[in-house]
Amino acid sequence: KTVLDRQCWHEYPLVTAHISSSTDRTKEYAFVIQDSIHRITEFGAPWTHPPKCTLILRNINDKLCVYTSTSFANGRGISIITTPTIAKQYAGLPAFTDQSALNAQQINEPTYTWRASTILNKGIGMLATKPLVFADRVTSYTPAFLALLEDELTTHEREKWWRLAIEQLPAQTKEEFLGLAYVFGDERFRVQDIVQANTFQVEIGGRNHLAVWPETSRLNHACNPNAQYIINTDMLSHTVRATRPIAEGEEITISYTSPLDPYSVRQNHLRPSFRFKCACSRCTSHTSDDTLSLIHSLQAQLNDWSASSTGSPEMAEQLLQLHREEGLEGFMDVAYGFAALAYSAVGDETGAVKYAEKAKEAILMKDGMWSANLRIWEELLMNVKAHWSWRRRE
Ligand SMILES: C[S@@+](CC[C@H](N)C(=O)[O-])C[C@H]1O[C@@H](n2cnc3c(N)ncnc32)[C@H](O)[C@@H]1O
Repeated sequence: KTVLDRQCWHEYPLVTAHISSSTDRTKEYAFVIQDSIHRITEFGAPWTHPPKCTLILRNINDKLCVYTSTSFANGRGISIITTPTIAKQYAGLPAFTDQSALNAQQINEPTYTWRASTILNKGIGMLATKPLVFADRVTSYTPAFLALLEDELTTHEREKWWRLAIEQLPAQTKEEFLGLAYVFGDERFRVQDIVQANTFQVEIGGRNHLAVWPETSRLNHACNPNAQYIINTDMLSHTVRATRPIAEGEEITISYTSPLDPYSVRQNHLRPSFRFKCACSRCTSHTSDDTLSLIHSLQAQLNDWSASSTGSPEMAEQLLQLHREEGLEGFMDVAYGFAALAYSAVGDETGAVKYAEKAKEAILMKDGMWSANLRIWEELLMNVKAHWSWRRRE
């Protein structure tokens, strides 16, 4: 067993995913990659290498194969470790079938908004090269590597397959990937270590996959981040935007964990997963957890629709203000929603519409156009006076 056996991957925004590995050494040898025995599965466009596959894995009831396309995204390339069925779904995504859509959305194009720089105690980070405002795009890229999340291969086996996936990438993409940060420093498991430090989870074909977007990987963490990311599963793109004004030279950060969790929960995720102790202003403040408690208490009062409810627009404004003071601008969708309802509940159509629009904007930025929560606010915006919350607290 190695340290990697016990680590978990990024658990935000998706569910906790513990990677554990079999210690059955006999099984390990059964999976050794040998060209003479590799199983070639369906081969053809968009894949530029014959897929090499494991035997059937018990838990997923299928084999995993390495699929590489060196021509993907104008030659940027991509390697995916997944089942043959899911590989077909990948191949049908607009990211593969419609290069013009990638170009039209300016995915993989430089934004000239940041530069990589060494940051004290944080390794490399990203600094703004010009002042940015809310919603300005920082990065938008396709991934270099994706791997179906499984807990059946041993760490040794997994490393062999993942290395093959990286080896097959175009030289520049491979070099960028191998130059990324890692957490534990054990050369034998370098590819898994890089993924440990840089992965996001994405659901494709009903299965969680770990994914690495090399450029985006230089974003460090803060519990009061000034940027937010969104993953588009059609384009396989990871896009980062500013959530508040960012000054030239300021570090651009995202959150690796839920910033609405208390200090201990945040640190308990960051320390074992990434081996750093967050020292952002919220983590060094003595009052940040108290503010979080106040935020949760205000939300509970605003969510009380009984006859004795004390929820009010003033309370909603205080909730919004606390989010701004804590640097949680990228996580205000719920607070905006409560504000829309609080204004609607006292018959203030202007306030209700203003904040329902803001809630929509915040959801789009954080969860994307597929979020079911958008419908909630679209329904209110269609006719505030017909909404269940209208004049509920008058
Ligand atoms: C996704 S990488 C970020 C870029 C990385 N700093 C680099 O040099 O490439 C994640 C790693 O960066 C470091 N890191 C990220 N945020 C940090 C922070 N707030 N404080 C200290 N280290 C941090 C940790 O070593 C973590 O494992």
